[in-house]
Formats: sequence, structure tokens, C-alpha cells
Amino acid sequence: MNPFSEAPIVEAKNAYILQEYQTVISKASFEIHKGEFVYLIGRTGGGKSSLLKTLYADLPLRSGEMNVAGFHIHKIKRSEIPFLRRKVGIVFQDFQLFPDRNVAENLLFVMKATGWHDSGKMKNRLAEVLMRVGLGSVGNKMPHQLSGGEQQRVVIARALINEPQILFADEPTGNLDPEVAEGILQLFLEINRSGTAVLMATHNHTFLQAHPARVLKCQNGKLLDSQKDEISLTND
Ligand SMILES: Nc1ncnc2c1ncn2[C@@H]1O[C@H](COP(=O)(O)OP(=O)(O)OP(=O)(O)O)[C@@H](O)[C@H]1O
Repeated sequence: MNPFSEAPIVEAKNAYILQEYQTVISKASFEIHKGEFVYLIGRTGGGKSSLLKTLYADLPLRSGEMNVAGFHIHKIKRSEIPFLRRKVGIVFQDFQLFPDRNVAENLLFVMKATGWHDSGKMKNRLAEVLMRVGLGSVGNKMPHQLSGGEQQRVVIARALINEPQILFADEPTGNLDPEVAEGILQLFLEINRSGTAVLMATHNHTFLQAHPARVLKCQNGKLLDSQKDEISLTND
């Protein structure tokens, strides 16, 4: 089936991305469809994090429209946000695991918070997502006993728990050595190949050269799209 015949997972129309009352990006219009892999680039302070935060309803959208995984972000109620967060996975640069809970407890915490209650199903899903990210046997380890790359894999496993339609990743390899970073990118590509869309903010231009894909770029308060615009990949 042609993936573009389905409704897009993300649809932004004339969206204004704001921090406080400062406009960071104006009139952003773009779509992301099922199974797409999209890089989000642009210089520091250009608005990548702000755009991602708006997509997962951590920053309000006061002007324009955004639909994400079936939710109208421009009119989403606070009580609906947890339901949106079950349809999207979020991965940050700083791993944001609870340091005082082991890996299994970190993942079970999210499952409980997102409506899981059958302990047998939870255990199975826990094992599944850890296998998926290439970590079979770390459930009993504390985050500080893992390398940075392993911690990021746990975070990706956590983001996959509820089978999201899209992963939003904000500089997910920013704290990792180049080799480890490449492994994490490979994991995102593999997850993407199995059907999950990915929008990844990155400063890592090696990725774009080695694994070319569609690019959105925050530039001078606008959002450029490699599907429509001429984009310079190297010059921020
Ligand atoms: N919490 C905040 N309150 C007010 N302004 C903010 C806040 N966070 C970011 N900004 C401002 O919003 C603009 C966009 O920042 P943003 O973090 O979205 O950029 P970025 O492209 O993600 O940068 P980086 O590559 O450094 O992560 C910048 O001018 C920044 O100073």
C-alpha cells in the first residue's frame, strides 16, 4: 500500500513556534508520513528543540495548526496530553533515566503510568523492548552501571513501549562518542525500517552524509524542507 495514501502522522499548517512570546519559527508547514525518516537540523538556538516540544505538546501552539498522531495540538487539553504521549516516543540527549531505579523499574514505571496493569504482559513487553534495542540482560542494572550508549538504548526501549507511530529524538547522540553515536543511529534506522516514523534533531552532519534522508532545517526563523527547498547541509 502507498504510505502516502494514509493520513499523515504529523501535519503542521502555518504553525508559529514560540518561546515565551518570542517567535522562534514562523509559518511552519510540513507533513510527516508513516515510516518516514526525517532529520531536523539548524544552528544552535535555531528552534529545533522548540519545534519538537511543540509537536509533543510541551510548548503551546498559539497560532497555526498541528495534528500529531490524531491529536489537534493547537487545541489539545492538558488532560489529553498523556494520551498523545502514548502515541509518540520521545528521546532526549541527556538520557533522563531515574538514577535510583534499575532498568526494569525505569521501564515498568512508564508502563504503569501509561495504563499497563497486567504484570505478565508488562514483563513480556519489557523483555521485548530491551531485546529490540540490543540489550537482553540489563534489567537488574542501575543506570550508572551502563555506558552512555547503553543508557540511550534503554531510553529508546522506553520510548518504544507503547508502539509509537513516531519517535521524536532531540540530539539523541549529542553526548556519545562517534562510534557509539553511529550505533544509535543504526538502531533508529532499524526501528524506522520496521515502520515507525522518526524525526531526529541532530548537529551530526556525518549522519546526513552517510545516511541521506529528508531534511527539515530551522533557518532564520523559517522551516525549510528538502522536499521543497534548496537546503545547505553543511553551512548552518
Ligand atoms: N525555556 C526557554 N525560555 C525562553 N526562551 C527559550 C527557552 N528555551 C529556548 N529558548 C530560546 O528559543 C530559541 C530556540 O531555542 P531551541 O532550544 O529551540 O534551539 P535549538 O535549535 O534546539 O538549539 P540547540 O541546537 O542548541 O539545541 C533560542 O533563541 C533560545 O534562546
